[in-house]
Amino acid sequence: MDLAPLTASGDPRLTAPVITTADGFPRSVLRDRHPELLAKVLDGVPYPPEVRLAVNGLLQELDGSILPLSDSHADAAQWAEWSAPYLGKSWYEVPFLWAENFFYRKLLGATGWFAPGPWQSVDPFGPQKDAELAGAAVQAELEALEQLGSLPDSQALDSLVLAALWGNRADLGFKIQRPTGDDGAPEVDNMIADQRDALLPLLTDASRIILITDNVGRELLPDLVLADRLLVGRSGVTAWLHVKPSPYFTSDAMPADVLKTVQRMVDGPPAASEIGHRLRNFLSEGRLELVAHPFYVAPLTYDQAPPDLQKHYARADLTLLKGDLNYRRLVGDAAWPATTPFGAVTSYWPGRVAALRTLKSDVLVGVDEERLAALDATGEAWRTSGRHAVIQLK
Ligand SMILES: O=P(O)(O)OC[C@H]1O[C@](O)(CO)[C@@H](O)[C@@H]1O
Repeated sequence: MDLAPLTASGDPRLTAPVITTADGFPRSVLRDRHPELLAKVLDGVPYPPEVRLAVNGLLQELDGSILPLSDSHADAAQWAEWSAPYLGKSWYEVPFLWAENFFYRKLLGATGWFAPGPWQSVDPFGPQKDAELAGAAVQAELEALEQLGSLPDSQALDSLVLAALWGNRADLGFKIQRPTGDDGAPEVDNMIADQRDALLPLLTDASRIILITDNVGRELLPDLVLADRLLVGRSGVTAWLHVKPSPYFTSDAMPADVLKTVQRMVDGPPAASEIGHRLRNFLSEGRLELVAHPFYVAPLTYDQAPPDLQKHYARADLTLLKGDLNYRRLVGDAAWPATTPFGAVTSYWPGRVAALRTLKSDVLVGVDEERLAALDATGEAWRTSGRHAVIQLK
């Protein structure tokens, strides 16, 4: 296939082939996961016949060739430009990152998310997100916060970073295919790169911190507790919570999800409630700001971030970037040799950035050769199982 190599590093000498949907894990996401996801959407929301027809049309399209958007929302012209090279092709011969993004954008169009009318702004993933937030796993995490107060500061921060990392394992899209055996317990042994020693002092010293969030529920909760920890008792610190402006990759957080999660904390056990109240105050005082930039739902990598975001990243002392998809967008969705240094492919980033990611797709950099050989020798699908993680810093 004739695809231009991706240059995620900003250095034209550092390139790797773009990952496509032609085979392997990406193909299985399109072939198996997306149809299941569409069924869940139709199961969760009682959409009317015309919406169901449109969603089923998307399901059928996955077996044929890629069609243009059929709505004329404000982003349609931009999407026409991004899609031009791929329209008319099979869904199974295009860049994976673009295909997933276009799929989610099409789904929103089909459900009436954009169009004025009764289904506008109804989150197609809302029922799944709400069930997660109301569920036993989130309740257990809220209760576990009672113990946080008894930990020394440095240990509490370390635990929260680990909780934010492993919270990423439990996203809803992932659960569609791996519904069992996910107890969410931290598995430090499964960390294949761990730069916490360098990260923790940076977190303690930073006064402008960006947290680019990923999933709701068991991931957003520890993210918010971490944000609280960075702000509490430190009046000079400001944090920005970057979220998605629209429903995305099933369970990604939007502003409304942040508010629901804070409220769940407020209504929770005493320690959680105290943190929830504080977060409400931080939001009202402007010390915790929500950012829902359209770039976060674009089929682009971070080296293509618009100037306003670049400036924002440059002015931060540290940006924490959560999850698998953000990692793919950070290092480029490309088949790098996994030993490629993390700093080399992120050298374009205008500041300090740390990735907290459990591995749910093939992309990987910054792993030493011995560890790589040992992982490959297991014969397991370790790059996509969600059981391994990295904390990497540039
Ligand atoms: O929620 P996360 O950690 O970004 O994971 C999303 C991941 O799920 C998938 O959509 C399918 O596994 C990946 O393509 C994507 O990177």
